[in-house]
Amino acid sequence: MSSAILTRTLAAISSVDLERMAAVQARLDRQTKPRGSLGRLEEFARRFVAITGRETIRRKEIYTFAGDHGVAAEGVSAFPREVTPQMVYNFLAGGAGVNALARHAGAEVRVVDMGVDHDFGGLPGLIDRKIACGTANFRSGPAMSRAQALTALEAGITLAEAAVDAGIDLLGTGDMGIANTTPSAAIAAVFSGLPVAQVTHRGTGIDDKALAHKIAVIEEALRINQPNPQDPVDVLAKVGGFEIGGIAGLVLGCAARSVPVVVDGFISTAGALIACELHPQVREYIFAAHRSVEVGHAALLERIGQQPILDLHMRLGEGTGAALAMSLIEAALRGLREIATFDQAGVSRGSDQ
Ligand SMILES: O=C(O)c1ccc[n+]([C@@H]2O[C@H](COP(=O)([O-])O)[C@@H](O)[C@H]2O)c1
Ligand SMILES: Cc1cc2nc[nH]c2cc1C
Repeated sequence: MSSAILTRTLAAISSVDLERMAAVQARLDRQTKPRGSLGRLEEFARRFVAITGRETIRRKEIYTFAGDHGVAAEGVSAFPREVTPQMVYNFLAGGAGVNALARHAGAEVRVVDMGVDHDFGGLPGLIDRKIACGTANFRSGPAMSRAQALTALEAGITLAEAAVDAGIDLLGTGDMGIANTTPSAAIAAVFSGLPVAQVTHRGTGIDDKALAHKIAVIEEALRINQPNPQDPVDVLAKVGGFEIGGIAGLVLGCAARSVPVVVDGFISTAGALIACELHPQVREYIFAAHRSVEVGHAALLERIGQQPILDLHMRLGEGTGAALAMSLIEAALRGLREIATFDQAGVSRGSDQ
């Protein structure tokens, strides 16, 4: 089983332009500041320009992928499953955390139904890519078929392509799905090789007893399904989720079209890791928005090889961290464009120049 869209997308991904990156750093080094004194903002500016060739951002969009999970039946979340469709309505009404923070950042929010267990009946504003009404419970078999996993990846890829064609210069990921920290922890365990207990946490806020049960459910799921870390589509199919596949596809589509993608928290990073495992150069296009409270997030970020931009003790998902991180990437570009050089401003150089 393969996918023509996935194959051509992977073939289009290559390394970012290192000469352009060095040229930006040289310019930053001529600006009126001690060398490197804008810290990681300098990294954001040089990476953004190296990826895109642009120094400004015209439009930004955050894609919030929603899906339900059969494993929710195991009592692994603090909230009931109906919260997933309820929050989709909230996103479309503009009342969720991601809506507020995206307005703050000047980004649009796009909401994608990848597999919510609810009939939205052609709700205006909702992007319908529904694969099924939730995944199967992966405690007793695969979450989805390989064909469904490929369809989820294709949905994300084609959404990224359409966004880039529409002039979006910076994309962000977000997720909504009750119980989706369970598949995300499973993905973290598979690719990191760490024990499940080291990458599994409280999600929406489960107690100690429910956490011990969640760990046992994931351990059993890995034993029964035997996901193959050499085959990322197999991992997505066996222990993933529809929204996680959509996120992975969006990240792949961005990398293939040379557009940076700001990856949100734990669930988004699990999706981004599937993309990175499919092609090693994908990581060069990723900005990791923030470090989530979820303990397994560090293992995912380490494998991707990107440092989080923010560490605000957030654990909401939706794309909230991505919205905030976008503001800092924009600030970095403003610095690149607007800070005068030593020559322009007539400021004396120091011994570091
Ligand atoms: O993004 C994160 O790091 C994050 C961490 C914990 C929970 N969440 C959100 O909470 C939901 C999943 O939590 P749970 O407990 O139902 O697995 C889902 O809708 C996520 O967006 C998100
Ligand atoms: C209310 C609520 C909002 C969310 N947003 C993302 N995940 C969520 C989980 C819950 C429970």
